[in-house]
Amino acid sequence: MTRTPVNVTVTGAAGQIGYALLFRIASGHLLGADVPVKLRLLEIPQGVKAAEGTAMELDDCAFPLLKGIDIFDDPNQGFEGANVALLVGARPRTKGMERGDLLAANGGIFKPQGKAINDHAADDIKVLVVGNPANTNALIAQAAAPDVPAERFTAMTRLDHNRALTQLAQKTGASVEDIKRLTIWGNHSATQYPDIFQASVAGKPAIEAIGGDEKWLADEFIPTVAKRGAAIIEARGASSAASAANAAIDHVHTWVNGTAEGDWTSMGIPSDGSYGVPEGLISSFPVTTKDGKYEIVQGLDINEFSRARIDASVKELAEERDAVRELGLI
Ligand SMILES: NC(=O)c1ccc[n+]([C@@H]2O[C@H](COP(=O)([O-])OP(=O)(O)OC[C@H]3O[C@@H](n4cnc5c(N)ncnc54)[C@H](O)[C@@H]3O)[C@@H](O)[C@H]2O)c1
Ligand SMILES: O=C(O)C[C@H](O)C(=O)O
Repeated sequence: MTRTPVNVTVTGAAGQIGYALLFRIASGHLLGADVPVKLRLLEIPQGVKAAEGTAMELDDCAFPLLKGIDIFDDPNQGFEGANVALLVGARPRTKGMERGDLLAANGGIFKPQGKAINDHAADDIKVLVVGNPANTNALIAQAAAPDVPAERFTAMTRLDHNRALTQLAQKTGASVEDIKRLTIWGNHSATQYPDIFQASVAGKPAIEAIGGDEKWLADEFIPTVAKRGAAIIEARGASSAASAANAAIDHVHTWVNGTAEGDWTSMGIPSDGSYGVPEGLISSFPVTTKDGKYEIVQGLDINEFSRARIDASVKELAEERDAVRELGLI
């Protein structure tokens, strides 16, 4: 049976993450090796020519699963019939810009995009926001889409999750696939909390696997993961791109195809009030996924060390929410 192609809209398609992302979507890594896709690339007018160049290269790959590429500079057209939307394009922070300025600038992008998703996307739309500040941009888009179930709007903390896996694997000498049940809580920012207290390394509690070294945990592991974005910018002179694209692929693939038995992942999702995170904030949680739906892992024992750090990141999310509310963006 021939499958109907899945429409995947990617915003910021001509940017550096877009360039690392599109070829992997087209080759089947996002949805599966048997799922045909049609790409809908959304750019600002100045980005359209570069997106056309990328589309030429996509054509030149002759990907069997790629059934079409269309390029738009109008969100209403870009999200028409979209089943999956990857919101990558965002206004980067420039010199002298305060967080409030950044939130206002991005509100001008994510509010109209949320409305366009509301009015034009397919009924089964799933949205991943990558553009920073990802959690609050997702909140803005979601607030502008009242007819779409709120849980379809998610923000990317999978890059942080993957970063934490590797840091813990390198510390313990294990392989990343030996590590289970690691969690990123809160905001995709330097306040995020990578939590290893529930995690295991090759079947052993992670805290034992690091020899109970809470100093390493507090002074090395947590800051290394939380500030990795800045470290990449410092080293590369540009923000992470291939690893961010890889995490976006992982996020959607896991959402659609499910988490492994006995494991979970981290996703920024609208809070239902679990773990004391105010309802509606888009915060990172431990989640399991099955049949295209996710659920927050319940009943975890949160110790004092973790509680203080989760609360600090959630406080920042609440401040960002209040700032965009004041700006009339939600
Ligand atoms: N959540 C994460 O883990 C994570 C990781 C890395 C980067 N990011 C963020 O992802 C975003 C993109 O990063 P990048 O390196 O690809 O940036 P980039 O500057 O290379 O590309 C951004 C692209 O978005 C386009 N764009 C801007 N406004 C748009 C709009 N309204 N509609 C459509 N396209 C628009 C620009 O023309 C540009 O081509 C940034 O905000 C970055 O901070 C997030
Ligand atoms: O940290 C940044 O500004 C870029 C990105 O969000 C990252 O985590 O690499």
